[in-house]
Amino acid sequence: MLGICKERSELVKAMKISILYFSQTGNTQRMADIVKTGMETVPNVEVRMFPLDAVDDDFLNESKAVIFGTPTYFANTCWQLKKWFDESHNYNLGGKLGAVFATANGLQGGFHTALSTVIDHLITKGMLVYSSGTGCGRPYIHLGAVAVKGHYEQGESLCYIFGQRIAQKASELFGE
Ligand SMILES: Cc1cc2nc3c(=O)[nH]c(=O)nc-3n(C[C@H](O)[C@H](O)[C@H](O)COP(=O)(O)O)c2cc1C
Repeated sequence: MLGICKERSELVKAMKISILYFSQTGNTQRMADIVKTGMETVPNVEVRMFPLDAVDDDFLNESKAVIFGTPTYFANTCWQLKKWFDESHNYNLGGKLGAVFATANGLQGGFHTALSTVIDHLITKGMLVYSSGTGCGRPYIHLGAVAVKGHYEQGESLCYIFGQRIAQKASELFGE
């Protein structure tokens, strides 16, 4: 019986998930890595990370969920991600699950606006936006996971849980 289940699970095609991020000094990349690790605890997912200038177009188009990571720049998303959204009309993001995480230097640095600006873009692209919110209990992840300088340990743990929750939701929605 166990053997049969194993064979079946091997036949199930892994669901692709992309993590797109911009990172100049490595903080957002580090968090992207942790989001990926969290996601990979969910069975049957294939998660790949792409900096904005090296996206695998086919993998992204085939992904059921796309997670965006942004540093906070002047209390908003970085211009590099804004530019990517403005020029991303060749990608088919509509109907995919979308989520966002951010890094920032300060608790008063405006990461909320960075997150909500990205969410606006995701909605405009026709994505199904999800953060887990307060719906999965604590830790609450309101608009998206955040890692703030001086509190990275907390941010890392949040990014891991965030990754798990987003992959779990993608699996519920799109898994075979
Ligand atoms: C041009 C610029 C503007 C920034 N503006 C803010 C800001 O408004 N609020 C904030 O909390 N951090 C700000 N930061 C700090 C970055 O958000 C923070 O260091 C982030 O983690 C950098 O991500 P990275 O290491 O992935 O590039 C700014 C950094 C740069 C380079």
